[in-house]
Amino acid sequence: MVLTVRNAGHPADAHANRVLEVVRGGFSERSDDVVTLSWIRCLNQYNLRPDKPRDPAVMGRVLLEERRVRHAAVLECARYEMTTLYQQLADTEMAVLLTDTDGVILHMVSSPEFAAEVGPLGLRAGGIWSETEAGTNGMGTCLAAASPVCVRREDHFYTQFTQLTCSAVPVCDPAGNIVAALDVTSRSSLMQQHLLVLLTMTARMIENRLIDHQFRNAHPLHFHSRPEFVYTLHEGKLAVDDDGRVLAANRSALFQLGLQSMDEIRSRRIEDLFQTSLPDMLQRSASSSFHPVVTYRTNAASRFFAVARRPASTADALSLPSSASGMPSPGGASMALAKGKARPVARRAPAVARVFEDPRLAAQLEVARRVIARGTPVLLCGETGSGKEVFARSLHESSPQASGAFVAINCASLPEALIESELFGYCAGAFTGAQKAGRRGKIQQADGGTLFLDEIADMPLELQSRLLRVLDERRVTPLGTEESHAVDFQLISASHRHLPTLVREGRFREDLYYRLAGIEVQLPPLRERTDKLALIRGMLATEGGSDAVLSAEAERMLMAHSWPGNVRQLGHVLRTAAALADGEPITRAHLPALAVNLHAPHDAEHVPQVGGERLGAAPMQAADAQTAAPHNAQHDDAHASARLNPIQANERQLLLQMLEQHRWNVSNVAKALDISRNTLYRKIHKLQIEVSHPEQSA
Ligand SMILES: Nc1ncnc2c1ncn2[C@@H]1O[C@H](COP(=O)(O)OP(=O)(O)OP(=O)(O)O)[C@@H](O)[C@H]1O
Repeated sequence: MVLTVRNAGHPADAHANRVLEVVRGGFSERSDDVVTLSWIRCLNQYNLRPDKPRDPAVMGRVLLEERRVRHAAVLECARYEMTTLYQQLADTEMAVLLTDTDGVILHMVSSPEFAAEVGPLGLRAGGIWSETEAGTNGMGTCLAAASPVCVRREDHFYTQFTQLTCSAVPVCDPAGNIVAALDVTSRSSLMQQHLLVLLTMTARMIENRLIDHQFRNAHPLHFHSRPEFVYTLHEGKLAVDDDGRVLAANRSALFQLGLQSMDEIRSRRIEDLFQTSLPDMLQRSASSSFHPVVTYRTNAASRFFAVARRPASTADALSLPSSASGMPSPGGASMALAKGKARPVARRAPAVARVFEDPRLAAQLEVARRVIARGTPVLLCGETGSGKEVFARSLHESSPQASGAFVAINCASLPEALIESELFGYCAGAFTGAQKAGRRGKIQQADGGTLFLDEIADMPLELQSRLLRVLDERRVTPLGTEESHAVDFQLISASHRHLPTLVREGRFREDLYYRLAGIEVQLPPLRERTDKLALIRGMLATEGGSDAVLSAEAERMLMAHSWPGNVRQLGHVLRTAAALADGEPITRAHLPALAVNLHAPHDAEHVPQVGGERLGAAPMQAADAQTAAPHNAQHDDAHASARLNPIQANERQLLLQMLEQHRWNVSNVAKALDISRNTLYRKIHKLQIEVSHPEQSA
């Protein structure tokens, strides 16, 4: 079904007449519900006429980008949650949308088909859905009424929107002001109650993230009357300054403390709320390894379970469990460490939508979760880029040691000489060039958390023996000292190489192999995964920017590709395609690497890589072989690429290839990429491509 847009001037239809009748007839047909009140506002305050629909108002790209910059915090906090909600709803005829307080759509997650159908109605990034522009509708009416609303088909003011049903909820900043509306618009009018609940939960998650984001320098305090609800969406959450004064609170915190508004809690001290102080809470939380500790409400008998942490921004903070948001919180989502020890900041988790819908993968994750909870080491095997680290992080975040650090070390990327000091640490003056104060090794950093040894096959044999000893004794001895320290960590290791073969060849210790492989998990390559589509859509939303949309053809190409570089390659391809598409729907023209790849043998040794990983041929090698780049383009290639970041360098290669293919005819390249010549020139300039070729006429 294709949705229709009625032109202005269309004769008043039955729906418009009904709206007019209800409003003018003293609205006896409907009570004073939110929809009728909105119709009255539309007619009497904004002078809209249901029989005179307007053309959809859509903001230009430059203005939209300005708004997105202005609302960067809420956008950043909402993106992941919106993608997750979209995946949960699993309905292709629906969109998840976020507007600012003027009703301007900042971000939209939907299938390309649905986006194409509703785009002409203005339901797309930049579309303005305030009540004053679009009459009664989910987003606009939610903002006007400052409350959750469901606007079913004929509830809309204008007939052109009566094929849609929208549910929307407000999203508030930590001060309690509405900053956005979160909306689901679909064809179906069923299940709206259920939808409103899901939307409200998603809005709460975004609000919790906003607190983390805005109060990175404050101490987070999590609490609930039931311990199992701490670190969940239902927890009360406070941001507290160094003096123990409350800077912000989430809704659940207000509710649990019996308060009505932020004004009642702002600037109050922890001692006014609980029978404890911030230093006491921090100390007790650290000694309980950040498991909730009992505290009582001041002047009341109510009991709470609470945890206080050091600010996410401090140097002694480390990764948080996924907790209330399901993902590491923005800004590094950190926590202070157990036993009050200062620890360095752990490697920041990539902000990815983690998709594990493939039944085999999901089952493996479940088994690994159960096993690691009993202290058994997990060995992850799988091709390069198949998601071993992402899997390991997910495992850590749902493990009993989730409140500890996830400390990763890639044994392949460090020189042999450095692995030892990185892993075991060293004391002051251990060797020339050592830091004065000495340094805690990764193993000690992982105390109370998870140690992830990536590319374990590359660990030198002599270090394998030392590691084995640490695993057996649960003690680590830094370089340059005899003193050992007790350590307690979960162990996950990973390799894309076949360890039993290395054991047979004498290159890997057999005893260590058995020690690491308490359970061995084989991660499937992307080409064998059944959740490829969910992964493509989920990653496009995170990699490609807010308005990246795939055409049906592009989606087919992505689904059909053999993906020798696995999920990592998919990420690179999507990011590059979105950059080339520049806001337009992604088409075949934006996937040149796939076109090349499709003709290459399905062998990792021969397939060129988009991202430049060492998976066989160098990036663009196949393309270079087909068309020789002109001397001046090649000349500065290395220099220019070195100045660009990897994505830009990659984009530059693709663009050079296209320019070559079209014999440097900029108009033809612009046409092939479906962008304007000006945009193309801007890209050429930005990517430092020398255009000394006079443009050839077609
Ligand atoms: N399940 C997933 N959901 C979303 N993105 C994923 C998933 N798995 C992997 N990715 C993406 O693919 C990239 C590569 O993943 P990861 O680093 O975990 O692979 P790997 O197997 O550890 O690679 P290597 O063998 O090179 O160490 C990540 O940056 C991440 O963005």
